[in-house]
Amino acid sequence: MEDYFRKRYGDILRFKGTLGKIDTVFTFNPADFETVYRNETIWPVRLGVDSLTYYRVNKRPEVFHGVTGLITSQGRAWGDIRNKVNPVMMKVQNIRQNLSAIDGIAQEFIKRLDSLLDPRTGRLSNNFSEEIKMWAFESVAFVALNTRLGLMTREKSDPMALKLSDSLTTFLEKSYNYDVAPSFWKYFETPGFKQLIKAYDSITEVTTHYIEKAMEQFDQSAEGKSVLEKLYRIDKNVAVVMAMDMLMAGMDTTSATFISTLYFLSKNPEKQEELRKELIALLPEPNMPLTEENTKNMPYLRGCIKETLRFRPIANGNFRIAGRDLVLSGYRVPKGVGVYMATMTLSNSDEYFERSAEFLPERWIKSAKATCPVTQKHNPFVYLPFGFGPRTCIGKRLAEMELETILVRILRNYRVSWVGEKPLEYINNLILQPAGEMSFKFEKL
Ligand code: HEM
Repeated sequence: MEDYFRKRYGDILRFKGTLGKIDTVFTFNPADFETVYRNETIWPVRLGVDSLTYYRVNKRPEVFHGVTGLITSQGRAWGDIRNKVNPVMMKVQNIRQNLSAIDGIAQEFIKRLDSLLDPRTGRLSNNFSEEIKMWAFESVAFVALNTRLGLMTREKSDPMALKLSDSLTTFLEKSYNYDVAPSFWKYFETPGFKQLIKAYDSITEVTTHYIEKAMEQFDQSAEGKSVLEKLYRIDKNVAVVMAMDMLMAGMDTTSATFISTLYFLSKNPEKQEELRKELIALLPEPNMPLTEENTKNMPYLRGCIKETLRFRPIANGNFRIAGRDLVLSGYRVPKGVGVYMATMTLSNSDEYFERSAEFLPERWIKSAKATCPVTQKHNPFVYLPFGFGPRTCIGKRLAEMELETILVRILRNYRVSWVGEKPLEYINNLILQPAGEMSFKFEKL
């Protein structure tokens, strides 16, 4: 769609807002991206999830006490939460302390995969993207709720956990219709909107239940303090809403990126073999644990994830509402107008990335300069898969750790290929998500 707009209208165009939506400028010019980010105020505004704000403020004030969370709040209210959350979530050590638990979840995933694979065909009888969502959910929930939900052994898992993951999926499917597309819900509640509210209710109830259970363990815990406990000691209301936001933002984003990475490695077997060399040197025995020490040096793996996020980031672009009057591509854009920065079109174009249609993890590796002439030659504003500035993704470090861990475990255990006739398909709801047949074939090494 964006390619079409660019071809037809050029590098900048304006959409008139309808049904209460603001006017939005689409830009394909990285100089504009830089102008937008460099002119951000201390409280950058990204389009919120209005239905969620409405729910938290109007429907459940007794739970949220006016704290509407990072995803939805704006201005000073957002700044207050972010200031409390940053020292906990942006500190590498606080996230890395979960490495062995996250690795344990990845190893359980491998056991589950082993049990689900047909040994004759190497194919999975279950829906692979569903399985991967459960892995991502279990991993992010461990950090958000300081709880193991037991989803890797589905038969034994808590029914409340399954209910929570269903409600999160409903949120992702429905929210696009009410928060991005034009909708009448602000005038009257449609049946679909009521289902969304029901999903919010269930997310709130189940998450609160897990947080209360985790709180009972706080003082007796012999382990170092968890992210949840640290946040809780700073501000109870912020801890509750942050746990929910982590679940809402941390499941489909990570699972989508994982599936895309596995797809590109399956379609590029020589790159997969190159990666495997790194992984075998890292773990001479496949079941050796991952540690702070042995995960320090994984340049090729990191290159593969970066290259995937260049090809298929989780969103086609980044968004801001102009916090000041701006001049973009020579046009005046007043404060309050939406600006959509169409990064994916550019990161997939030869104008900004040489040989852009090729999967070249080497382009991200400094030491590969001799063998890969396209190394790191790009405009930094074209490639921002986790966003930019004070409002950047708060889960970046966790997402990277999860992705690295599961990719090590899968590719150290299996050779993976794509046996589908068609390429991997995507749907675009709140994020860009792999969809359709997951035609992976797994051969045990
Ligand atoms: C590969 C995985 C992920 C990608 C590519 C990703 C990407 C993004 C992007 C592009 C943004 C918007 C940043 C901006 O506007 O500048 C964002 C925001 C956010 N992400 Fe992530 N994300 C990922 C995983 C996660 C995880 C695992 C969590 C949970 C801890 C998370 C939590 C959030 C939150 C809470 C925000 C809103 C931050 C704010 O407005 O202050 N994300 N993410």
